[in-house]
Amino acid sequence: MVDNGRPSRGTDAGHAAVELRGVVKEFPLSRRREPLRALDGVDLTIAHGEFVALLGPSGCGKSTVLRMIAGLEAPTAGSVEVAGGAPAALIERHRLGVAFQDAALLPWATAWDNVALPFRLAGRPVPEERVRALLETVGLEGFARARPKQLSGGMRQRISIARAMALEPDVLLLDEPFGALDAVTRRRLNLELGAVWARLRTTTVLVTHDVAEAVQLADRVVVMTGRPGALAHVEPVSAPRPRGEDFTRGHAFHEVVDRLVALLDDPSDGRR
Ligand SMILES: Nc1ncnc2c1ncn2[C@@H]1O[C@H](COP(=O)(O)OP(=O)(O)OP(=O)(O)O)[C@@H](O)[C@H]1O
Repeated sequence: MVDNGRPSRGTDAGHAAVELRGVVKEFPLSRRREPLRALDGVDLTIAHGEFVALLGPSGCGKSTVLRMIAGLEAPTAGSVEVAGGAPAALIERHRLGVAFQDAALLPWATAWDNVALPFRLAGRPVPEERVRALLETVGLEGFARARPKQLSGGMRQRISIARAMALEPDVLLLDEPFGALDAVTRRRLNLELGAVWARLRTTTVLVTHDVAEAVQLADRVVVMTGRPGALAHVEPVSAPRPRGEDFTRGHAFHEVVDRLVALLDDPSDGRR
């Protein structure tokens, strides 16, 4: 395990945006077997307005970390706090935005209605101008009336991200949002998400298998060990934003990507 260091930016009202302390997660298996230990003592503090990417081998517990921040799983030991309280409190106030790999759009609803959904779920009037602006932010202003099956995978993911941002969440959770896309579309969407994020600076936690995506988007890249997952290494990425192709073509970018790829091949190298 490593000390993940102090977050680079200030905290709101004295607490971090997200704080995991000594988090252990076990899943029960059959009655006669030992439970499966997915996470083993994860400490992670994320500052307000910070973008953190989680990398690690398959099954190391990245999605479990995200699901705990989203209040969908409880830790077996340790604590998970979001904005100084239980994740459930943030969900109740509709302050958490979530976008997962499969986009999970309502298939019968238009792009517009999918983006408007969080307002309806929160029992609020739908601000038409804001929904229009969200569709424009993700480059889909011309597709408001289209239904998901009429759109490409990349377009569906962009709607999913617009929907996650609809209520201006305090914390945005992205689980492999571009995982199912081809490499070219994925690179383009990374550039777009990076540009949008540079304007909004929403506290974001991204789970990804793509090292280049993590380095391009994050303020800190957290590398986890294989199961049971723990933090193996934390890489700060201080390049200015927005990070365009100048950054991803540069030497510094490739140097960090190569180092993290080597670490993922042998995470014991990264333990500090
Ligand atoms: N609800 C569950 N019940 C039992 N085991 C689970 C459950 N959720 C996750 N696990 C196990 O916990 C471990 C971590 O799973 P998790 O999905 O968090 O890993 P991951 O790093 O996100 O994997 P991947 O990169 O392959 O998506 C895995 O061994 C998985 O099988």
